[in-house]
Amino acid sequence: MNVLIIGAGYVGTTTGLIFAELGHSVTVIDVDQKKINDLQKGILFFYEPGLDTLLTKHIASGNITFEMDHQKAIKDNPLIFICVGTPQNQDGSANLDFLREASEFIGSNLYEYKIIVIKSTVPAGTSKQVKGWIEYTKKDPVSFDVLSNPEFLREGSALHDALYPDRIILGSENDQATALLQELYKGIKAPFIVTSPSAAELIKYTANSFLATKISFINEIAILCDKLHINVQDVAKGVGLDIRIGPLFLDAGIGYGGSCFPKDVLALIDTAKKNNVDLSILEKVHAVNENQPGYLLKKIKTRLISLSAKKIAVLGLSFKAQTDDIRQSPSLKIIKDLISEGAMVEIHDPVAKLPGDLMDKVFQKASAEEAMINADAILICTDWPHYKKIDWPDLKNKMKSPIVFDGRNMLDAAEMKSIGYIYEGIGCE
Ligand SMILES: NC(=O)c1ccc[n+]([C@@H]2O[C@H](COP(=O)([O-])OP(=O)(O)OC[C@H]3O[C@@H](n4cnc5c(N)ncnc54)[C@H](O)[C@@H]3O)[C@@H](O)[C@H]2O)c1
Ligand SMILES: O=c1ccn([C@@H]2O[C@H](COP(=O)(O)OP(=O)(O)O[C@H]3O[C@H](CO)[C@@H](O)[C@H](O)[C@H]3O)[C@@H](O)[C@H]2O)c(=O)[nH]1
Repeated sequence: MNVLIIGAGYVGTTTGLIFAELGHSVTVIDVDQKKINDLQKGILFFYEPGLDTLLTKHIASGNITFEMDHQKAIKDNPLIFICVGTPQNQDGSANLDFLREASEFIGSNLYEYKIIVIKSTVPAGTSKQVKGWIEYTKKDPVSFDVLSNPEFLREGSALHDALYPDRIILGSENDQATALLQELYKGIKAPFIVTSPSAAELIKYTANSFLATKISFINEIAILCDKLHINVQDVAKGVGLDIRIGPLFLDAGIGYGGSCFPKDVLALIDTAKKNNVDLSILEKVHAVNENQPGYLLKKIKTRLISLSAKKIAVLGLSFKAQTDDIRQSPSLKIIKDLISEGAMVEIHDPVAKLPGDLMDKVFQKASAEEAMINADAILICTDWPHYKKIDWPDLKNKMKSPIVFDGRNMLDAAEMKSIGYIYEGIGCE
């Protein structure tokens, strides 16, 4: 099948490569010329395990091409996936400007029937808006369908998640279009759920918000655990074995970040408000998450009294392991707070880079061990597996004081203490 992907970002590039892997002929376009130039050369602009190999493979197979000729791309492809960003407006609502631009461009170049599929995360009812934008801009009286097919991949495991999804959700009101999409996804073994476009859109936000709720809930329980001297990991394990609850997304820490949970929780709150529905549970989820990095900082200040001129080594910059994405990373919030308290901060991350506004305030070291030398305390912000393998007994003697604040509860508390560290996790002494 000939498929066009609009938006060569995390989702668009991954989706395009998955369709290429399934044997389809994929064209990817973007307004960003540099991204397209790089992708044509096989260069990914983000770190995602395994994706570079697939990119090289399918540039060679000819199953995927990256183009700047947008008009031709629309003309040549009967099936169009919109994968543009839907960032957060100041008031928390979803910003649909990129989606509108892409829709209007499709409309103004629509001369024969096309199926347009929205993969971007958009509020319930948006597919109707997209229909309207296309209808308004099209010049010929041609028909088209707009479907919703939200994406559930996670950064860091994008390839696996897209190849082996828990489900494929399709919002469609046209049986022929549904059948075509089923054919497109043939080869992916997953329950294929067909529903209305609005329901599909709401499923995406509900899933993300539910997962965010699990995280904020366990984070509040972790604070209670600290008071009661109970290990939150023991609690999460005992609770998670109940199959109605499940063990995943019960890792307490410094809160959720990334380009999805923070904005999607706020966008769902906004949808509820616009419909006069009280979704205060999500407002609390958001508030707990906003405070969670501060909870770790409070622990540090209690222990070190003053941070002025103290050297703090921060391990991890990205919002989670296996990605270089620093969007809404709790690590950044913590680093900024440490700086404003007068601390000298040295950081390490295996792939993520400091943002421009921190470059002259923080030193990025090539290894975790280098950042830790002479440190007054270590702060783990991202659960990179490498941090487990650090030679902790050796490093202890190279630090000014052997104190570890583990914002991801990734190290073994008892082991760290037996080595001689003062160790504090989140709900995990
Ligand atoms: N990143 C994730 O893990 C993830 C997972 C599931 C869903 N989503 C959702 O998917 C959508 C895309 O997210 P992303 O992380 O890939 O975003 P991104 O910012 O990485 O990529 C979006 C791309 O769209 C391009 N673009 C914008 N307007 C365009 C236009 N008119 N024509 C062509 N290209 C255009 C941008 O230049 C950019 O390259 C969002 O709605 C997001 O919420 C993201
Ligand atoms: O038990 C947990 C699990 C996760 N996190 C944090 O939550 C954030 C999000 O993690 P994760 O969900 O693994 O990463 P994302 O790539 O943001 O993926 C989420 O957002 C995507 C974009 O919408 C969806 O497609 C995915 O299904 C959804 O998991 C990260 O900061 C994690 O550190 C925790 O603090 N505790």
